[in-house]
Amino acid sequence: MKLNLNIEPLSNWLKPQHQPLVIAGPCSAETEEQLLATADLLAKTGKISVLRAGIWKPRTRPGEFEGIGSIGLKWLQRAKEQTGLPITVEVATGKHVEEALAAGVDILWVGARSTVNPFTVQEIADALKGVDVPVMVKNPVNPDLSLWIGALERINNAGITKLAAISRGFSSYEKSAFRNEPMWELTIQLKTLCPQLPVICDPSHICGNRELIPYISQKALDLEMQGLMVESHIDPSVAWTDAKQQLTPSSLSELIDHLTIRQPDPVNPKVIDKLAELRKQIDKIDDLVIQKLAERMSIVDKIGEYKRDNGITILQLNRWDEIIQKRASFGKALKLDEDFTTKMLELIHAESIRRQTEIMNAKAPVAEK
Ligand SMILES: C=C(O[C@@H]1C=C(C(=O)O)C=C[C@H]1O)C(=O)O
Repeated sequence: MKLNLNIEPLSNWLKPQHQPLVIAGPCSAETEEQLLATADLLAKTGKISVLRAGIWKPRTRPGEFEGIGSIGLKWLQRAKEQTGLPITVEVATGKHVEEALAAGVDILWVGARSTVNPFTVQEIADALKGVDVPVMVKNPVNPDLSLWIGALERINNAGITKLAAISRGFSSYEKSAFRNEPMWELTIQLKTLCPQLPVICDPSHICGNRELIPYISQKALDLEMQGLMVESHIDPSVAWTDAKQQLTPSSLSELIDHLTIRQPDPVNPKVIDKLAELRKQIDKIDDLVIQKLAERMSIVDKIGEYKRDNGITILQLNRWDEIIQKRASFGKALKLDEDFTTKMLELIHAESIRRQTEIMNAKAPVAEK
């Protein structure tokens, strides 16, 4: 997959007040008092760089609070005047874009439920043509990297070069401690495809509860994300939306104080040398692992030919089961995570099956006359 985005560095459009960059504010603007009081306390921490608030809320079922609507833009403007903080809102239609821009909103974001729908994203992109405003694109609800990339491309094709992605977790059927599974590998894939794209983490939507937010925030920073978007409410216990995952401004301030900021690239020559030495060892081992995998696959091929010639099925469940049991417990004894060993073996097995399928189905060579 290729991703060529024409984007500006984050420092061109967002100057963090404090490290790390934190965008914060209530999930929803509920009343003018609630928004202004929250904004005031957040600004007083000196650690918040942008004020967020949802005013148009995509809700799962009708009849739930769907956001205060356009009136919230006036409150946000007042909060901006009062605190000096730039403001950001979620937009989900072309009309939202027009209204937000007319109200002087500094940064727009596209929500996860919009990113899943290319028609919606295109409508937003069309409304952005000829406008110079920063846009942040949340990942789609479902774990589909192409949809996320597609949304970034649509916004970028509209001429928006001040672009960032927001990692907010993905919905999953599996029961988990998280509201939305982080699935970090997808964000890492996006960063690998487009290293210059700033990525911000939204720990509030990943966690769904306050308790896990510090852990996920630290992890996001250690995965080289450029900032955090955290929901904060003056009194989360009475919040109209996302009550369980919002933090008071003072808890957020405390959380920020406890974060460890690590450098992406080492500068100390001693550290550089030590890392280089350890990485050399890893390089050697990786070469051996690949070599051994290739050897294993050539035996798999031989078994495939033998099975073909003797009318035996490719999948051998008993043998496979034995391998999984034995290797997983061997790995465990060597302090490897069982889940990791199992996943790795499953990948290897899938490749064995693929190769043997090719062998089984290869056209038999035409016999010489
Ligand atoms: C290699 C074989 O074929 C398949 C692949 C296996 C493997 O990769 O180890 C194990 C069992 C089979 O499902 C085999 O039958 O031994």
